[in-house]
Amino acid sequence: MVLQCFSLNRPLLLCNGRKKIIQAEKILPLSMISRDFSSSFTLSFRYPPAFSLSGLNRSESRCSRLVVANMSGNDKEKQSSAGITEKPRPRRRFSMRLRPRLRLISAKLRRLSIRSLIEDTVFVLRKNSRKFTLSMVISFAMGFCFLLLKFTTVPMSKVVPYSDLISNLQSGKVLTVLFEEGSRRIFFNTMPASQDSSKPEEESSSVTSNSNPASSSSSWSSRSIPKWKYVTRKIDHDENFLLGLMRETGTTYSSAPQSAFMSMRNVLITIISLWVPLTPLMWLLYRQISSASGPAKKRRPSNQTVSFDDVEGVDAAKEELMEIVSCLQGSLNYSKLGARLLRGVLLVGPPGTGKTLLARAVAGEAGVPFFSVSASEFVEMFVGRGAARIRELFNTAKKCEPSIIFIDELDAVGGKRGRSFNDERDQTLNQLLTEMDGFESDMKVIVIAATNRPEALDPALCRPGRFSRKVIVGEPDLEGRKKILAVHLRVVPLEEESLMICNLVASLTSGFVGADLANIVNEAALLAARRGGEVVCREDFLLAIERAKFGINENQLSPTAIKKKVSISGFHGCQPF
Ligand SMILES: Nc1ncnc2c1ncn2[C@@H]1O[C@H](COP(=O)(O)OP(=O)(O)OP(=O)(O)O)[C@@H](O)[C@H]1O
Repeated sequence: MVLQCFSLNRPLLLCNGRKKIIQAEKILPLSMISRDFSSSFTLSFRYPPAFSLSGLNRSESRCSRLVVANMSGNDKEKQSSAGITEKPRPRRRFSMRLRPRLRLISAKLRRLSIRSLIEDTVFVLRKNSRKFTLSMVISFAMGFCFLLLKFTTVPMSKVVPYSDLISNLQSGKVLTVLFEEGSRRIFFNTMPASQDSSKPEEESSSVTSNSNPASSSSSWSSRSIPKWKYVTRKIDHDENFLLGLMRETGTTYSSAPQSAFMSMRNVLITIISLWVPLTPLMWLLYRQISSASGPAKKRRPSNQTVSFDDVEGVDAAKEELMEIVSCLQGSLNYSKLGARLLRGVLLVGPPGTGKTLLARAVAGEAGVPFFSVSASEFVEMFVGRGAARIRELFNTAKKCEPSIIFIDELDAVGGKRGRSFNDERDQTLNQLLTEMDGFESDMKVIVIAATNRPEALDPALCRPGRFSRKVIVGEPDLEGRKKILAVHLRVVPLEEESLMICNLVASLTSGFVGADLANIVNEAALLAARRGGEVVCREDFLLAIERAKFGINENQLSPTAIKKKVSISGFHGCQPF
């Protein structure tokens, strides 16, 4: 093992286990050596180190000792024996901190081959080809706009009031005047101060030969000087007076159209100034429209693993739905008796009773594609989008026949029509009614919907042929709660018998629905994890019930207090707490 010891800024000595002095490789600050080496080396030689220090003054020798003390891993003892008090470690210089990073980058660059770089780039481009094309088009458009604006730039004439033109004309100082066609601008030049009396030839000739205000400055070299020194705006109904004045004073005047470049430039500026504020709006519009068709495209039949064993406490509802599964699987031959497959089943019940879970179980048991949507997804800002989504959903489900469509919170779109001014919602509902009517008799697509407010639904939805079967999913009774708890306790390690816990919790949670019970089990497990337990105990469940019933407050009993309370009240199994 070779050990490098250095003073603050120059090599002191190099030492290996056999105390051999060898050549220095690089200079490192003392702080860096002490830190790096102390973490990676353990030296065996005793303090003070048995190597010679050459050419050092006193402080350097101390430094080297400090390094070794740090390296040998018993810092305090050795430093105290040497009488050295550790000073705060000096901050490493920026260049020193940068060096390892540079080394890392260079190592990475060395590993990098051009071929892999090209392959990676091609892969990324292929993956994001649409984004790439779009950004390229935008960049080109922006570049083009920039170049156009740059090359059509003309030096600006000084804007003056109309009265200046009149006063200059009256005093005979104006040389040439140009009326721009299609705009209200009037360009004019006045006599230079030195030539007040005589009109320069070239100025007047230039007006007649090249009177266009924009093209007059076509020479790139003379760009900084505007051809037309002044510009003003025409006053309505004053043209006759102006023309008369110019004729009287003998001023040269003419008119010219705007140059093509200038027209383009103006159009471009108008477009940009209009589109900059409009772009966010357009983007929002685009997102709305694209998301309207998005979910139907993205919606894939989900592979459900929920079975009827996972749903308990709602036996009547389960039985009804099992029948539907039999119909979908073909095990129940309903057609020979002239019966038709149900079009829709409406699950009605309070929140959290397991309506969604039941629908999933139907799909899981039947082994058919399951399209689950929330009705609020159809509520759109733009008229017609919700209806389009319904159409797409039903089309996709029909393609995957036999399949199940599950619409959660049906009341979001299925409310009574004509009660609000929301025409979009009525259109969406109409589309849903039409789609449910449009199933062919042998088509195996079933629509299951769930709602907490059946009274709010439009009567047309519940007529035979649509949601003709209404299944009530009510609150579970004591037995039901026990069974639901048993389902959720399957995966929870318990301190005592699962049955005991089910009895205890079920007896304390009258009026609780499946979602509440699932939440209590989860809360108890979290409480157990919080106290660092390996298993969930009775006290955790009691505390979880208390939290579910009364919320979390500061005066909540601790698990030990609950334990005491339980033992005092002599709770045995099913006694209420
Ligand atoms: N009968 C039940 N058996 C087992 N677990 C249940 C039962 N009911 C509810 N749960 C649990 O509660 C969770 C929520 O249930 P679910 O979403 O099905 O209720 P919901 O009736 O559809 O509620 P909402 O009307 O608010 O949509 C389920 O994921 C499940 O863990």
